[in-house]
Amino acid sequence: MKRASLETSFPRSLAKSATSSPLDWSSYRPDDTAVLCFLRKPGWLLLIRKKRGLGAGKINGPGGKTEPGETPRDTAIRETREEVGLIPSEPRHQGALRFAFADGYRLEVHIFTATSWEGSLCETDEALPFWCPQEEIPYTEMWEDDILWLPAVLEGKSVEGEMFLRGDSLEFWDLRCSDDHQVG
Ligand SMILES: Nc1nc2c([nH]c(=O)n2[C@H]2C[C@H](O)[C@@H](COP(=O)(O)OP(=O)(O)OP(=O)(O)O)O2)c(=O)[nH]1
Repeated sequence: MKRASLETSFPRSLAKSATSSPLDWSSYRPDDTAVLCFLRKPGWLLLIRKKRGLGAGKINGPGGKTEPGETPRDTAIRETREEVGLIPSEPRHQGALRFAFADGYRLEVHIFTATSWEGSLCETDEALPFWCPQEEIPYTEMWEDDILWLPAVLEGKSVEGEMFLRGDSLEFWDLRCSDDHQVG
């Protein structure tokens, strides 16, 4: 796969933190797998105010943890339906991010986007959805790392990376992106 640095989207300094990694990622094994699924229409992105679970109160894309027997793509479809009432058609895999939290929890998150769907948008117990202009994404109300990789995803790139968070603070990151899409 052809690799490019995030320099295509960002200054090089944002692709990798200046600090050294607090853990050896070669032995990384996630405790859980989760997904994010960003629905898109020209100039707009579907975001949610998340009501519960990890990241409650933040703005994010629909998503959640994978259940036994599901592929990440199955999870993207199920979680989007459960959280906002829309069923994405053919969600496109645009990479995976490996998170490690200071308390030891490790979560691998697969990123999907979709440009078509069925169903009716609705608020649920889990999420308050809203269409956001792509130029006005409220990064200050999102996970601290999102501003590093979401713009590349919205440019159509595939992202991969490792992130270490202490509470809500991003302490280490190493991100790569590619113009090619992996099928997940
Ligand atoms: N945008 C963004 N999303 C993140 C980050 N870290 C992180 O876990 N997430 C997402 C991935 C998942 O969609 C979600 C965590 O899963 P969840 O707690 O919603 O899982 P769930 O719906 O299955 O909830 P639960 O039943 O397990 O409580 O948060 C991050 O740094 N940025």
